Amino acid sequence: MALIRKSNTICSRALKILQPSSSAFSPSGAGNAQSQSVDKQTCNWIPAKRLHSFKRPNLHVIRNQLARFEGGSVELEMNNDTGIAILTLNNPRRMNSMTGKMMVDMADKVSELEEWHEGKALIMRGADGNLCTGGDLTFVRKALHYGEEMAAYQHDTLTRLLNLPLISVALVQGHTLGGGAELSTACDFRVMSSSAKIGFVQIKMGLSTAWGAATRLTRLLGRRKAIDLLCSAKILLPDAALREGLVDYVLPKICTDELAETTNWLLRNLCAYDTNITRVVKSLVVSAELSMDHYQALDAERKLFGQTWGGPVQRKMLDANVKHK
Ligand SMILES: CCC(=O)SCCNC(=O)CCNC(=O)[C@H](O)C(C)(C)COP(=O)(O)OP(=O)(O)OC[C@H]1O[C@@H](n2cnc3c(N)ncnc32)[C@H](O)[C@@H]1OP(=O)(O)O
Repeated sequence: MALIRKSNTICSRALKILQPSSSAFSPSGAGNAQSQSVDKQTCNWIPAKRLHSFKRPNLHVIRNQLARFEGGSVELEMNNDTGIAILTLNNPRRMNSMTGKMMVDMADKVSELEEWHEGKALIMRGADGNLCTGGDLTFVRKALHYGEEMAAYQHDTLTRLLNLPLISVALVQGHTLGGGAELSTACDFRVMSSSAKIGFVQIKMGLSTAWGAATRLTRLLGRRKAIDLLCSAKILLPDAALREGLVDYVLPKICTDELAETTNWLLRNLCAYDTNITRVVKSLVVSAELSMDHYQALDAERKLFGQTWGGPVQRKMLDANVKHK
């Protein structure tokens, strides 16, 4: 009964939240999105955060809280010769699931990428053969009171990542589940290993999407497929993921170096031309997309997520130590 009551409350609150409102997380000038994202004189990219005065929760305070949840790291290598950067989630003992400290690390690395002017592409991957299995459950258990704040922090980082003037690719390897699947949607493209599995399993854990994937997935695949993937919690193998349009390329079965193969795919298909023009074109696409009220959608997503996080269904699932085989 308690579960049903909680679900009903969430649904009726959802209806209110989804009404347009003047929220603390909305941009004050969403209609200005299509205004210049590229400086005509120099062709320099202008960060999306300067296009929107993004009134947001105090991310500095949230950062200090998240940093206390230790474990793992996020590493960045930037290669000025190839113009390709590699962002690595590094918590392999826990399949690169994210701690609070990793969220802070990732935000810092995205800030470094915003200042990197020689780059044209970014590959996001996980250490040792899995991209990421979502929130680190040790962290999740300790942070059940802190869902909305964590979501706000991740929304900011992943929106900045998605809007970088770099062509971004997630290398989907091993288990890419829950928040891990969400991370992959913060990249422009997804390349999948032939042995990988990807699934938005949050609903099985009593949660809605934590890190902005409902908003991004709907834009990526449309309403019908987004509802299907998010509400069924199905775990897709490469052929199905390709068919659904969730991934763009499946790596060959025999592939000794999947990172090198992903880099070649990028260089061959998307990064063959001038760095500066590539950055400008990516910025224009970002600018066009931002005119579609992205921030309001994230606002609603964050509020609804905050109501599932720490709720009875999630607690029950955590206690049951669910495995998504
Ligand atoms: C932000 C909201 C969300 O992300 S909700 C989704 C949260 N993620 C999950 O619920 C994933 C739970 N884990 C699983 O389903 C399984 O571990 C999967 C990924 C299927 C792998 O199964 P299997 O191949 O049998 O390996 P295993 O379970 O022995 O795991 C190896 C070690 O990795 C760990 N691990 C894995 N995922 C996480 C995670 N999210 N948080 C913390 N630890 C994780 C496992 O606990 C296991 O560690 P250990 O060997 O027991 O010390």
